[in-house]
Amino acid sequence: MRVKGCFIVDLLSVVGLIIDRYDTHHRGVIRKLHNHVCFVNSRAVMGEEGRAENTTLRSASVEDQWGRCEVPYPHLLGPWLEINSEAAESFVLSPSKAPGLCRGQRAMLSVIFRSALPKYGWLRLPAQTWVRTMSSSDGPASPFTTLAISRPAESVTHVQLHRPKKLNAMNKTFWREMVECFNEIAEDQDCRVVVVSGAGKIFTAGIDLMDMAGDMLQPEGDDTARISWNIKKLITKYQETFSVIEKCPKPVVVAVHGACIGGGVDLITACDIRLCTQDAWFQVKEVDIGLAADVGTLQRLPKVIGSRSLVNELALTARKMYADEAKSSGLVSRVFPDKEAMIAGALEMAGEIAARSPVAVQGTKLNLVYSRDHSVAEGLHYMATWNMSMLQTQDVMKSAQAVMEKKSPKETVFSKL
Ligand SMILES: CCC/C=C/C=C/C(=O)SCCNC(=O)CCNC(=O)[C@H](O)C(C)(C)COP(=O)(O)OP(=O)(O)OC[C@H]1O[C@@H](n2cnc3c(N)ncnc32)[C@H](O)[C@@H]1OP(=O)(O)O
Repeated sequence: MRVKGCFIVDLLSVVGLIIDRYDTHHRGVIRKLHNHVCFVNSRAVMGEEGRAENTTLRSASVEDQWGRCEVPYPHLLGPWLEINSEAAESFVLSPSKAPGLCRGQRAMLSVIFRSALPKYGWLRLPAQTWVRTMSSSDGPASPFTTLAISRPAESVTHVQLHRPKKLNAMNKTFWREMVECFNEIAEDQDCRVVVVSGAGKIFTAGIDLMDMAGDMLQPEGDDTARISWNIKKLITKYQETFSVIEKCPKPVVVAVHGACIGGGVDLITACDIRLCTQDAWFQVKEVDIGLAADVGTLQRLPKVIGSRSLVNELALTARKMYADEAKSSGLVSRVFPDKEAMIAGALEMAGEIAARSPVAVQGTKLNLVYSRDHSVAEGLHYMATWNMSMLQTQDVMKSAQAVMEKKSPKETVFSKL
């Protein structure tokens, strides 16, 4: 069988892979079907006990009767649901479209295949083809067209706005995909913190003025009431695109370079930590296109920046605010010399957060958001109610013990949440 007209592939003999759910903890099995190539039992990788301390393994070298194999992130194998051989085969033929596989499974298979390919030459696809198919240079396997998702470090998800040729302008697809993406992240136990950034020249040019004009300027409805009703529904839907960031229990660090215009400001004000580069500028641009910003800036920016006067000035004049003022006003907490330094800083910060108890971290985020919108008394009441259950976590004891032993949080392993 020819794949992309390049190389002969004997599916039955070289392709099959099974990732089994091995048990509820971090053990997994990758089995090459039809007696070929490799059998990796992560119990062997992790030792008989499969202890949690081993879950920090970046990769493991495993030897079995068919030879040695590098297994990336062996502890991640356990949680993936069973992938049958048919799905694995279809994945090899068409990684981005394989039916019946969720995004996580596709991403995991791609890592495994890429790791194993050079070793065994299972599929002699040219490297370029593989890279392009999985688009690993633009972000790994992702069902999204406007976002590139990757896992740069354990428990850290990197979401890149990814329409660089259009300066990451927010088209209809983007407004939908952000909701899907963050709803998935909220449920993803392997993610404890999110970094958001923009691919290409700038962070974002805001709403896609070409793609969105139809929705806004030609609303549906037989009369004023129905048109209004539909517009309200539409705006409410678009508001959700950034509200999902705030509702997501995982902290979100946003890293802004170049311009952050219009909808970009709505987006970043829904994030928990804002960083930028020295060349960054921010613009509440909506009045320039004839609207009052309606997806979050007017509600959240005043809670982010202390000075209402400054918020009003920015929103009413649409003037640009540059990095130094963004820092001094409290819009961002850190300014980096360039994008590379900023992403490194964002990932380092994300690593610090991810290393801590997810019970503590997620409880902190949700209570901070709640308290922002309520009185101190209400916030305290909510906090007490929250912690009456959350304080019973084993994480308190583990963390306290680590502190007493002068260990870094990174040396402590917390269960998934
Ligand atoms: C529905 C929910 C409510 C949401 C409301 C949100 C409102 C807003 O976001 S208001 C802000 C809208 N955005 C703008 O007004 C910015 C428009 N863009 C620019 O001013 C310039 O592009 C910019 C200063 C950012 C950069 O200029 P530069 O010369 O460096 O690049 P360009 O050649 O202009 O752009 C490169 C390609 O990107 C396309 N593009 C840029 N911005 C948008 C946009 N907002 N919508 C759609 N497309 C955009 C631009 O057309 C170029 O594409 P191409 O011609 O195909 O090369």
